[in-house]
Amino acid sequence: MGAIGEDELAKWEKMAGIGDEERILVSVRVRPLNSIEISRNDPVDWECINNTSIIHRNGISDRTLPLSTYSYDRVFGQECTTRQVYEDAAKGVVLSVINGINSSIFAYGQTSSGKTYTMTGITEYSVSDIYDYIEKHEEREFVMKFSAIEIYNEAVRDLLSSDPSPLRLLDDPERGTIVDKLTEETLRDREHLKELLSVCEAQRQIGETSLNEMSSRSHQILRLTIESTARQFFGGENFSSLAASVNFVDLAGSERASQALSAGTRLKEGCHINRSLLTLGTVIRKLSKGRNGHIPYRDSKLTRILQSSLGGNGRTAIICTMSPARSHIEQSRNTLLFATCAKEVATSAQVNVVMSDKALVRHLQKELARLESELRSPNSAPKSSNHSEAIKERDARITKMEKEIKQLIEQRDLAQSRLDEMLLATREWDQVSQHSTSNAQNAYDDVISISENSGMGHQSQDFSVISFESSFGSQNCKEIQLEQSKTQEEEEVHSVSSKYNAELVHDDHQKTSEKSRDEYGDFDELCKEVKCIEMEDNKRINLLLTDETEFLVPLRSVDFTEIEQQQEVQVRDQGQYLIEKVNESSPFEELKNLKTNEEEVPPVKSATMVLSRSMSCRATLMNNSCSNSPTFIDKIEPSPYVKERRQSALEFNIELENFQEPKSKYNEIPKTVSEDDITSISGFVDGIKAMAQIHCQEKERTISEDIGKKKTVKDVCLQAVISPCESPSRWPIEFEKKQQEIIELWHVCNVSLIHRTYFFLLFKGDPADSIYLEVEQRRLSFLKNTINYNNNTSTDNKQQITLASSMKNLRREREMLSRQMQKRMTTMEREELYSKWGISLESKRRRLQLAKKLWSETNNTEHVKESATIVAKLIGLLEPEHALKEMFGLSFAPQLTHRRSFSWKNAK
Ligand SMILES: Nc1ncnc2c1ncn2[C@@H]1O[C@H](COP(=O)(O)OP(=O)(O)OP(=O)(O)O)[C@@H](O)[C@H]1O
Repeated sequence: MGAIGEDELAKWEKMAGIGDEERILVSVRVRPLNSIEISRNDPVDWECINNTSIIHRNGISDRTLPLSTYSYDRVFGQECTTRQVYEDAAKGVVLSVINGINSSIFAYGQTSSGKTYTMTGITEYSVSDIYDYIEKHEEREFVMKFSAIEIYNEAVRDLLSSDPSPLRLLDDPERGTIVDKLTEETLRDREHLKELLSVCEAQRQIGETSLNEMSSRSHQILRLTIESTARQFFGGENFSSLAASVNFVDLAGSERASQALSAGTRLKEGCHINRSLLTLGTVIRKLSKGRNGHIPYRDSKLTRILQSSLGGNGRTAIICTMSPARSHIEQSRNTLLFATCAKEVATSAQVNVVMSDKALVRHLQKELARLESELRSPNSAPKSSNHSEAIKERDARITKMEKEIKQLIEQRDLAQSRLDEMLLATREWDQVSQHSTSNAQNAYDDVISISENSGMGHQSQDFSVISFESSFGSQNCKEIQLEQSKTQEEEEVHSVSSKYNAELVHDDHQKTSEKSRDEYGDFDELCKEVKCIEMEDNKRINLLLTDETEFLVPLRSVDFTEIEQQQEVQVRDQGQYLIEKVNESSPFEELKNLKTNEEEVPPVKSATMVLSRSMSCRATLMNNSCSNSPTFIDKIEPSPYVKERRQSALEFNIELENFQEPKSKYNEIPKTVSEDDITSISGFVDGIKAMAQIHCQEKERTISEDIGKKKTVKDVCLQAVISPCESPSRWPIEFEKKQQEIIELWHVCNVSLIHRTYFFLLFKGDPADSIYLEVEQRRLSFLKNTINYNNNTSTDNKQQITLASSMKNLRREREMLSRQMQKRMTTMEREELYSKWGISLESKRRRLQLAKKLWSETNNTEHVKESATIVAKLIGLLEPEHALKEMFGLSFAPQLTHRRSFSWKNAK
């Protein structure tokens, strides 16, 4: 037994009543009526007739009640203080932990019945008493550790970590269910513990329900582990310690959806809460009947984690809280029934003694046995030689493939330069095609999708957007897939057989190409702007374009005649042959597989083949090119990709989850944060474009209805946009006003801080930026309405943005930024900021505190500027003004030069 003598242990056991079977200590606390109950004159139906009994006033006449009087270990009326509750219903159980006995205090009850109120007080008093005890017992050395979790929607989360990802539960043969990778802080003093408790409070999921403004939406378990050793033996060779934990369990409140008026997120939370409480109730009910038969601990994470506290070898106290109001009668009865069952559950407390010397010896013995068996194993030696051979073989394959890849990249680059030359040469045909610009199709001159469909695509209005980075080589290429129609066999044969070499191209092909150039005009522009490819067949050609490209929002498809399609494709085929060869080569794939066993390679997107042209918002808003045919647009079913983009436009925060510290892909080339930062640029640009599109469509519909389709969409859109050119002197004031409105809306909608930063740094008052501001403002108003609508609507759609989801995303972003601070700022820089932003250098989680302050003061211009600068630094954005515009080549500004439009059908 080591240093703790038998006598001493016996004394403790006697003191704690060890060895005897004991029951869970069950109390009931009735809170006073709250203001809502008072305001609706809710009568008080419950009365505590003495320290142990409570009756329902109408109980005698109410035959549905199993008992009119309910008795428990202790009952606390409305006038009782939390201190009293602690002293009589928790203290004894809590302090068992000092004697090496595991203990748990639960608060159970309906939502808004006072669980958190009670548990907060009890935790505070417990901590104070434990520390007082420690201070008085200097003869013992105490080590205290603290951990905290919450179970929210059946996911376990570490409340001491900023990482919101769920934790796994593991089954340990000795310790039972344990939470994997849970933070456990060793406590310095009581102040340290208080700090950690406030961190937990801040991190816990809270939401507003109609019954409780600050309803806890999760089960919270705070765990304090105390290990103590007699000082005279501490650090000696053969010492033993007492080690036990006390759990403070604040359960989420049971609720009736109709009473709590739950909807959407609240309803979903309520379902999870009720389900886990139901399991808890079942476990308690079964335990109350003895431990025979199956106890469904594993049916919920809550009961799994608390298994040892429920009917195990620890001590447990349950405090059931309830409202005295008549309106909650049903819930209060349920609470009392739960309490009645809990009273019957027996536990058998045991002292936990850790014999460190023996444990160590056991561990060493085990390790020795393992090593011995490994040495004895006949397979071990050959295994390792096989292994090194396999590594050598793999290395050789990698080297070989790297060589092949190098060659293929050279070939690809050669093909690319040839293609560029060819594209350059086509410019001379521009003029010819300009005659064909004034027809009904001229709205769609920004993006042209190419395909070669013999007929199927003519009537089709399906479309898809393909735009993704090729993942190899040093260039950022946009890869566009083309698929050829089986029905155009001649053309296919031609395209596959013609290697890229202008001199060797077949005469017929040349003729066709020339014809196509004549007919299609600006082929260079066409090629550069191709983004949307729609296909309906199975032969793939990959085309790599190195030009910067835009993120596009396709609006419609345009018909093509068969001959046009054939000619167009033939021109391209010449350049694509080698590229296709390069891209289809398997070594890339193989190398990826070799170098990254688990990392996913982005899938190549393909689409259905329809010859189509699409247009970006630039066209929608600024060019004389919006469709005059609202019905046509209305008919179009957006592809899933487009839907996804629209979603992101409205809910760009969602994409934040993908923000990660740059990770090298299989080619091990490190990326900058901004490349990965999909929230920022693409989210923003897509957001603006999708919103502009939606806006145009809405306007278009309105106009169609109101004035009989006399105005074009473009007219309407432009009308709505402020024009700094008309009143340049007013523009700076107008700009400031708009900017401020946008900043307010960002705040209200919990918009991503990275998005705000990009926008803020990019648009600084240039008159040409007015359109961006206008669109952003409308988009945000739309977002605000969407959030309000979703918040008031019952839905299970996870994709829908609600206030809670946007807040959650923003919180995650702040956590991510706080992590970035460590990586991208020196200690001195951080400390300067802490001082400047009023964060104590001694306080905990200073980085998170700083991140929480970013962009928080919407009316303080200096604060906003500084926030933008900090965020820019954290995400590695050095020169946003230049970088962004160049990156996207975007310009919503009115264009001075006349843009030529294409007419595909009517070209002669
Ligand atoms: N005994 C009490 N005396 C005075 N006020 C109380 C008492 N119990 C609870 N309250 C008040 O009632 C409100 C709801 O309490 P609390 O948040 O603790 O309920 P809850 O049971 O934890 O609810 P939920 O399950 O929704 O989290 C709080 O404003 C709290 O201050």
